[in-house]
Amino acid sequence: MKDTAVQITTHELKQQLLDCKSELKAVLQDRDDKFKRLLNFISDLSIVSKGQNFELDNKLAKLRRQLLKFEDIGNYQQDINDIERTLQTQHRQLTSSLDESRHGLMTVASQLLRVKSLPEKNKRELIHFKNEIKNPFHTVWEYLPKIELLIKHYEKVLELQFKQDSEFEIEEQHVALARELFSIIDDLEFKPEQRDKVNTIQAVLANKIDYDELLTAYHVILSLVVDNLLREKSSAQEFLTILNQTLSTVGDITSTVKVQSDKCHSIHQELNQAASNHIANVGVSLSITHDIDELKQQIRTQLSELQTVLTQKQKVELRDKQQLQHSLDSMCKELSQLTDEVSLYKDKLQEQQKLNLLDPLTQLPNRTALEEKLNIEYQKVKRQQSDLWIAVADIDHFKVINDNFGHSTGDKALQVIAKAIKSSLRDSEFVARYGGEEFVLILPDISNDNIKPLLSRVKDRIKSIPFKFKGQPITVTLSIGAAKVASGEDIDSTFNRADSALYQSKEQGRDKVIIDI
Ligand SMILES: Nc1nc2c(ncn2[C@@H]2O[C@H](COP(=O)(O)OP(=O)(O)OP(=O)(O)O)[C@@H](O)[C@H]2O)c(=O)[nH]1
Repeated sequence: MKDTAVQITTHELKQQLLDCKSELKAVLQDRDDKFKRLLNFISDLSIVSKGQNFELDNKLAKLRRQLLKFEDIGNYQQDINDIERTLQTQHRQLTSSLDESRHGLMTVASQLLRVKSLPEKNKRELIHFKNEIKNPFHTVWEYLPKIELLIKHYEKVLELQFKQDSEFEIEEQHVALARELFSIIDDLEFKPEQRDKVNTIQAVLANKIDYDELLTAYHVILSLVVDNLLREKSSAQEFLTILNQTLSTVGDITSTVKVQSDKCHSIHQELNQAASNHIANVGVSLSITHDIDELKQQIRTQLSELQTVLTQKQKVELRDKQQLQHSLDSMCKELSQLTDEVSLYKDKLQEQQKLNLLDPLTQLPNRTALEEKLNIEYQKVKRQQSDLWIAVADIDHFKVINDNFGHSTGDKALQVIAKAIKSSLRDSEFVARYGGEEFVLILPDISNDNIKPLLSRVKDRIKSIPFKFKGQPITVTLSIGAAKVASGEDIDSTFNRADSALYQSKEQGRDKVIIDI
């Protein structure tokens, strides 16, 4: 009986063990399924939140790698807690940034509402929009459509601004354009009568410009340039047309005179022939007629005919002379008119040539003229082994004058300084405006000992000018650098040495002459 009981118990135990085993298997299977689901969830979460927070990205990636090992969940507890904290922080940050964005939207909407020209309908829409965004956003998705709406409002306002042609805010690129135009104007040549317009534009460009002024400036300068081009073109064309007309008139006269003179020549020949025939007839009458009365009669007749021929010849000659005189008169008239046109055109050309070589503001030779002069003087140095100095002079802190007293005051100061430099030099010496507030002096035949005193005189002359801007006495100084053409040196290198000397003069406190021998 006992054996049977033991046997049953053993059987039961075996069964129980089997049951337990299969339960364990089911539990393990369940655990694996849950792991897999958790892993999938973590993967999805990683994908959705990727890029929002690097810390969170890294932590989720680490957890994914750990979960793949299918170890005890307790091993990941620490990581899961970390992720939870990061998520909470992320949520707080997101909520506060959504709140900030919401306030930003409110501010922009309020600003738009201040646009006076905004129609009532748009104003009402904007007020409604403002009311709508009073409540906090919970997700980015709620926030995005609001931005979209606000952009639409903005577009409407911009459209209105365009329509009403009202002022635009000046941007950095506009300022850059204004600067660019300013320097283009400096490089362009304008006629003296255009200078006032150009100066006004430059003054506008140098100050605070607005969008409309910038457009106008571009427009005016462009039309002045086009005007100059057309004028040049039409004056050249005009001259050529006149030249052509005169030449064809003179050509016509010459060919008429030629035809007339050919005709006259044959008439003269005919008349001469007739005259000699009459004289020959007299000879014949003399030899064959013996009766004196008849002879007299024949000679009288021949003489009278000869007289007629000679009178005719005289008339023809007079007519020829008159015609020739008339033709010559017309030709002279045409030619004198042409001479006047030529000299007028020559003056224009000379004026243009002068204009091309002169700086319009200071009336000093410009950079092109400087280059020509440098070349000529350099060739002389090479031929005669003479001394030649190049000096570069730059006004100190000129920007301050422009900034404090305006660009047109700066322009006037430049004119005065240019004149003063020019008048402190001898005729054999040369000064050009190199650009901006920089001048270049070409000084031939000056010894090493004399160059510094000469340039110091120029410098001191400028310093002594009693400038008074807006009632305020101002001293303007020059910094000068100079170099002598060394034996075998090219002119550009000398120029660069003079320029470096100027740089040193600026470095050493300005108002100085530095010589690089
Ligand atoms: N009024 C006027 N100003 C000009 C002209 N050309 C250049 N300038 C101005 O000259 C100034 C030159 O300034 P900077 O190059 O800074 O030199 P700076 O103020 O003279 O200072 P340093 O040379 O360093 O002593 C700028 O403000 C230019 O706008 C011009 O034709 N007329």
